[in-house]
Amino acid sequence: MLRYVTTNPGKVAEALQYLQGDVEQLDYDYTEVQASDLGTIAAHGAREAYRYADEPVLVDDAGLFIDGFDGFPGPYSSYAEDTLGIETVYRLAEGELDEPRRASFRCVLAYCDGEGFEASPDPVDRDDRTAAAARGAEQDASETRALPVKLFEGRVRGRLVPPRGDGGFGYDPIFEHEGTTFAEMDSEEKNAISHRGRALAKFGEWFQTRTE
Ligand SMILES: O=c1nc[nH]c2c1ncn2[C@H]1C[C@H](O)[C@@H](COP(=O)(O)OP(=O)(O)OP(=O)(O)O)O1
Repeated sequence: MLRYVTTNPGKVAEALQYLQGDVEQLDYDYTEVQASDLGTIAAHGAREAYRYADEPVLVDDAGLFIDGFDGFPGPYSSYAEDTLGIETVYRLAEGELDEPRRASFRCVLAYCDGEGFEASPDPVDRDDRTAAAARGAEQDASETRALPVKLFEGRVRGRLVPPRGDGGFGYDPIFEHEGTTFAEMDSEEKNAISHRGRALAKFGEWFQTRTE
């Protein structure tokens, strides 16, 4: 049984609708390492979640990247949502940036089942490596390190607008794609074009060849 690891019910609704079949949520709050890219965070999370669950796991790390803010809040999207709230994030963009206030959603899915396959290289950039070394993270159990993880990424571009719509979750009301905010779409419409839908499509294709 594949476990979709997240504490976020909004993600679950979309992922389970997309994947169907043998997949269930695992409501497990893995350690989010501090890193500037989603892949590093998701890969660490998948190894930790696999060790916890001892079943194949899929971890979803996602965020909103605002072009004019050099990608902020990015990996810190959840923190910015909890502290500022999405309306304040929108108002900051409105106050600082000219239209169109371009942004993208990105999602990285990390799969781990403890077995060997051609894993994605860890997307550790120089800054992360320096930061990790400073924290003494090399000791980060070599056993955990060795677990192969496969990454799948999806992105969607759009622009920031005053909140509209009451579907979806998170930043959906302020993210407009081709004239419609994500909160004005149902989950099927959103999955067809979203960062998560795209990452799930890549994962599904790969997973199928793996289980055939
Ligand atoms: O499709 C989306 N539509 C709207 N907002 C979204 C979406 N995808 C990610 N987001 C936002 C929500 C949250 O502020 C952050 C994810 O943060 P992220 O750490 O990946 O997830 P989380 O803390 O909500 O749950 P968990 O780590 O248990 O999966 O980006």
